[in-house]
Amino acid sequence: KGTTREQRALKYLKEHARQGDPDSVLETFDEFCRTQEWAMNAAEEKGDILDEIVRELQPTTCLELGTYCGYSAVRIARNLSPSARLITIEVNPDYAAVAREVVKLAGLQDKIEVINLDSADVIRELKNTYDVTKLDLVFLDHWKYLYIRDIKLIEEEKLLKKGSVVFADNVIIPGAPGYLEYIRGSKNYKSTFYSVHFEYMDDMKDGVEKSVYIGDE
Ligand SMILES: Nc1ncnc2c1ncn2CCCCCNC(=O)c1cc(-c2ccc(F)cc2)cc(O)c1O
Ligand SMILES: [Mg+2]
Repeated sequence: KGTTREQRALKYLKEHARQGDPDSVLETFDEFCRTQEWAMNAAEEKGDILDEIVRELQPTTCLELGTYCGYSAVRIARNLSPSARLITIEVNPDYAAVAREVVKLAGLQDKIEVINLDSADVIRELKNTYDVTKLDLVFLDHWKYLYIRDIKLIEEEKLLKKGSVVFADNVIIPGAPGYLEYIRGSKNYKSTFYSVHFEYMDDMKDGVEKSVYIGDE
């Protein structure tokens, strides 16, 4: 067929979702994943918890690591206040290209910036190049063995403040080596584990971890 799964998903969204309507884009993407092809979106129960965090926290500056097709970026941004923004990092150029289209389809290109680079390179530049002072919300959803590297980098860059939330996907499947031990063992966070179904698989259990930063500014 020559097309990738991500390109087929985008085609489906363009044909079936309402332009400029984030809810329609998400509903249509969930429909695609349930009826056509599975995709690794932070969907359903995971998405509901993410919605709850964003609505309660009302973050101004959000960082997402691992954009994939932009499902969770749209999910986060649709609930952001007018001046708030989301920076989302995706190292895979094919994923980033699809994500930019999905963000545009949802009409959220003014709130979401998709950066096609490695997360570590961007985290080091957030203050100088991306005009970020502090991060209110961080969503970890990229390569699982990089969660630990990047959370340490975010701390090193002093990007968190009291009340900042770090939300991690897949802490059970595939699991994020060393991350749970690190974040639960740190005096700087108050962590909560949520047992959830794996995206679009009603008979598989995954887990997400919400950690509130309580450490020194
Ligand atoms: N240094 C960087 N910076 C930015 N992006 C970066 C990066 N390095 C890589 N990436 C690009 C992310 C690659 C995708 C990450 N997500 C995943 O790998 C992922 C996999 C599964 C899954 C589980 C069981 C299965 F059988 C099959 C799939 C589910 C999920 O919810 C997932 O989030
Ligand atoms: Mg994930």
